[in-house]
This record gives sequence, structure tokens and C-alpha cells, in this order.
Amino acid sequence: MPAIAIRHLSKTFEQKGNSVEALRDISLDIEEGDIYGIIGMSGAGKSTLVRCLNYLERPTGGEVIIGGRDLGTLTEKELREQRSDIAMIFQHFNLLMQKSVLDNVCFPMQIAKKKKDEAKKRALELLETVGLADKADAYPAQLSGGQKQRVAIARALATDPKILLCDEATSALDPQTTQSILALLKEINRKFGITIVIITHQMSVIREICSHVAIVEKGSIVEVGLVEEIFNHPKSRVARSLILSDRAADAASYSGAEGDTADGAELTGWSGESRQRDRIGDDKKLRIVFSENSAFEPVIANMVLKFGTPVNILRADTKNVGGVAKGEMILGLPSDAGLQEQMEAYLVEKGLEIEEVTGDVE
Ligand SMILES: Nc1ncnc2c1ncn2[C@@H]1O[C@H](COP(=O)(O)OP(=O)(O)OP(=O)(O)O)[C@@H](O)[C@H]1O
Repeated sequence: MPAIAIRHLSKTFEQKGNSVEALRDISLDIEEGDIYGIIGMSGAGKSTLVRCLNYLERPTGGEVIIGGRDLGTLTEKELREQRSDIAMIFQHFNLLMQKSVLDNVCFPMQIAKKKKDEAKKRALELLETVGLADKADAYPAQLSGGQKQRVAIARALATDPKILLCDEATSALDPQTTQSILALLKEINRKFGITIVIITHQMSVIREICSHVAIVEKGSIVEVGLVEEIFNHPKSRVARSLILSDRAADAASYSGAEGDTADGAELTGWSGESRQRDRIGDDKKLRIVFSENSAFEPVIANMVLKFGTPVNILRADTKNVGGVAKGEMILGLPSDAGLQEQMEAYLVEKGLEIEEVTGDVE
């Protein structure tokens, strides 16, 4: 049984005679212990979807089934109880500014009428878990963004939830702090077995920690599956576009490239992570994903030698996809159509998986 089953979910907002279909016929299974990503551009419906998952927003149609219970059939009281299983963190942390860090973490336990000393003990344990034991007496205003999000995470864990919903939880943070918060979420998932749903517009966040992803566009799911599979073979236009705009913090520039290709091959524009749109014009662009850098370098170099024509490397970098380093390269082929065809055939013959990229490579 999935931790969260979403069946034909829809949500329409009615406003001054206008109706906005924010969600249309969304169906998803999120398994227990998953770190599940939901990604889409601005206005796609992500926040509405996450708010429907705990019925902060009541769907117009369809079902949300959590732990086997259809939330739509619950009374308000049952819904409140059910919600204690579902915690949430937000982009802007939503801490109580007049309360100390410790009191912020104690707050949900206070609401749940837990004994004061037990709540304090648990809150201190949780602050330890998020690495902020020394900040118990500080106030939110005295903390950095990353520290505030850690407090919010500790507070979210205070009611021992089974599910943690993260709505753009790292969007206000710098790349390095984002990495550390994602690492913390991963640790929490592993340590406590909590199912985590991550809502984001950043592909880098998805590929860092999610096992599965659903891509939302205009209120509908356009692609869903394993992150690695979608990263390697995106099918929808949105997935391609999100992947191509993924210039994350860890997109360490591709190293060792020049040395490895210096054996006679002339790769125009090779400079680790290069952007040479102006030189490639409207020529054909290919995206190649590979698991080891060594797998493609000789192939490209030999191809250049074989055809006696340079190719442009528009981008080459390494990305972390679920803890595994994946190489990604965008190759610009010469404008001759016959040569393009032969080069493509050569790459496929050498075992590389290629796909055409349309539009600009930023
Ligand atoms: N309370 C509301 N009343 C009317 N329309 C709404 C309401 N909430 C959201 N919408 C509309 O629903 C659509 C989806 O909005 P939503 O906030 O879920 O998107 P999002 O993907 O989270 O966007 P962003 O990343 O910009 O936050 C948008 O067209 C938005 O204008």
C-alpha cells in the first residue's frame, strides 16, 4: 500500500466569475520511505498539489489516500488527527519570531498536550539531530536561513510524522546551504524512515536526493518515473527544459577534459564547461549522458579524427544523480546534414545514448 495514493485529483479555483483549473486529473503513488519530487515551472500547480495532500486545500475532485484512509471521508476532527502524521516545511520557514528556538520546536508538542518536560527533552534531541543543540536559547532573528530551516525541520519532526512535505524548502537558500539541508533531509529519511515529498522548481534538488519525480505542467502530470531514468531520457518538453536549465551548485566544471583529448583530436571550444552558442548557430545539438567520463572521451576524440571535422562541446559537466556521478555533454554537430547523420550513427554504434536538443543551450 502506498504511503500516499493520489487518484484523479483536481482543483479548480473560482474567483470573481473566473475559474482557474490548478490541478487536472492527477494520479500518483508515493511509496513508504520514498523521497519523491514534484517539479514544475512557476504556476504549474505544485503548491496547490502539496496543500491538497494534507487537505489544507480541499480538492474539487478525486481522492487523497494516506495510510489507507481517504482524507475526503474524514471528519474535521479525524482530519486534524491525520494531519499530525503529515508535517510540512516551507520556503520562508514560518517560525514564531517571538519564541526561542527551543520553544518553536516545543510548540507542536504543546498543542498536542505533551507534558512540558517530555516536550523539552524531545525538542533538545531533535535540535541535536538537526545540528543546532547549541542554539536552543537563540531567537530566529539571530539565525541564518539554513539554521532557520533546520529549526523548522526539528519542529516538523516533533510530532513524529510519517510524511514530511517540503514546499520549496531550499528556494530561499544559497547553493551550499541547500546542499546541507538536502543532506539533512536524506539523513532524516534514512534514520526515521519518513516519506518525504519535495516540491521544487529546481531540477538540481530533485536529482540530488529524490528517487522518483513527477513533472507537472499546467496542472497535469506530463512525466513521472525514476529520477535517473528521466535524467537520462527525458521525454516531455518541460523535463528537457528543466534538465537543460539545471546549473546547480555541484555542477563542478568538467575536469581533466583537455588533457584527455589532447592526443591529436581537435575539439572546438572544449573548455570544461563551455558555452558557445554563437559559434554553433542553429546546428544540430545532441545531449549525451554517461556514467563515467572515460566512456565518452575517446569516442568523441576518435569521431573528430575519423570525420576530420571539429565538433563544438557546448556543455560538459558532472552531476550528482541520486548520489551517482553522471556526466552530461551537449555536443554541437557541424551544419552538414550528411555529416550529422554519420556522426550520430557513429556515436550510437559506439554505445552512447544520444538525444537531440532543440532550442538554446544556456
Ligand atoms: N487561492 C487561489 N485562488 C485562485 N487561483 C489560485 C489560488 N491558488 C493558486 N491559484 C492558481 O492556480 C495555479 C497554480 O498555482 P500554484 O501556486 O499551485 O502553482 P506553483 O506551481 O506552486 O507556482 P509557484 O512555483 O510560482 O509557486 C496558478 O494559476 C495560480 O494562479
